[in-house]
Amino acid sequence: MTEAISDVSIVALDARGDGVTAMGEAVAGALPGERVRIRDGGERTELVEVLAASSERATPFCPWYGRCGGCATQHMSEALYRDWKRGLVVDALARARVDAEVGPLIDAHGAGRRRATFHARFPHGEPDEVGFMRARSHAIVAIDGCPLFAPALVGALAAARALAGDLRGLAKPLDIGVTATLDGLDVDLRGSGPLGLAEQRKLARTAEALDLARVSNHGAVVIERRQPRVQFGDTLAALPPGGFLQATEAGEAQLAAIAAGALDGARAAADLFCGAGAFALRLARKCEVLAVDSDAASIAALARAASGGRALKPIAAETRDLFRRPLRADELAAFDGALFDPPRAGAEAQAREFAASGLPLVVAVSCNAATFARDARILIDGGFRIGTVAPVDQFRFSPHIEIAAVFTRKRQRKPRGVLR
Ligand SMILES: C[S@@+](CC[C@H](N)C(=O)[O-])C[C@H]1O[C@@H](n2cnc3c(N)ncnc32)[C@H](O)[C@@H]1O
Repeated sequence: MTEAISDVSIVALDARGDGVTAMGEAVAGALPGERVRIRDGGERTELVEVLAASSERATPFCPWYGRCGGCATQHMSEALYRDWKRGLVVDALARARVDAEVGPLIDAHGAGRRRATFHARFPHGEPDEVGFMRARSHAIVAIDGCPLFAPALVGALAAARALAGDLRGLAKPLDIGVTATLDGLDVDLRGSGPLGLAEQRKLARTAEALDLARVSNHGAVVIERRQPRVQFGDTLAALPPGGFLQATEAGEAQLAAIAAGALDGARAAADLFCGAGAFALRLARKCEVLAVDSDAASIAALARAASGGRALKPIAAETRDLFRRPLRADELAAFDGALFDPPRAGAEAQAREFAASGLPLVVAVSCNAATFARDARILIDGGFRIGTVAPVDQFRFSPHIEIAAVFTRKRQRKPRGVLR
């Protein structure tokens, strides 16, 4: 394929933060209003030079920006970034024909990211590659640090490098998930398959040397030197190996405040897709909670935290696959309100049960604007009114956005039967 060089004008930004030409060609690193020189190599269009820069162009602060795939927008001014990011939610709602007000972008970066997933590869006869993925590629960018990390995550890269070194020679790439907890770094390895005794010993020695709280492999503990705990409101919970945690503490607190505000006055609430209890353990200060998640280890952690928590109302915790067995409309009759925070796929089946139930209040939390909008449409078709949608920015400089919204209606006396 021959490469063509051309000069083009950029007219918009797409959902990844790339500039877009009038012909719909995406150019990473270009901004609306700019004239840029591009190289078109068939599969990918590359920015060669900015010929006339936008006044919204900013200088990236990270030395790996442009190579590392973690950030996509450090070249945007704060104003352009905020507008674009809020716009991701506006556009997704418009596509699903959901008429809702979208509030201003809420900055929830706080002290920074408290978890990260590094990747490691072991090219034959060459040094290990440990870092983040390059944008739109499987190549690894070997970084020395990330300016977005919370102070507690600063040792994570050194830990990832050392643990990857222990498994040098693996044919497959390794994913190294590191979470900063109150008791130190909690590391979960993925991709290696089962480990032999010798490899486990090496990992355990590294955990000792770097004072890591725990190392697990695919959720199975290799060494636990201290139980990694996190604080959900006033309650301490021990995270299960590889368990979910919101990306920033500030993001979690913001989402929890929206949920608690909406559910204030409820006597009983359901927290669906509850993880280890980030919201359930806070809500239980004021109301009884049924907490449901498909991950048995998260449910066990939540139940332990609930039994040790002080001044909490009763929490019932249930392991259940809510995609296959959503909480039914008749089961929802026991609650004054429900909260759901599903993975990126959303919770279509559960949204249909909400719509069919008599429930007067649902709080939706989501990390995917498209599935959020789809599920919002189902709730609205079921008679709910959507409140102001809050875009919560805990993934600063990336195209990811967290969303929260409150849906209300009069309590329905008779469940309506689920529309499928
Ligand atoms: C975005 S996390 C939210 C966790 C929790 N609300 C929090 O903020 O920490 C999504 C949760 O959905 C759970 N999950 C994924 N698929 C599920 C399913 N089919 N049924 C029930 N829970 C599921 C995961 O285990 C995870 O805990």
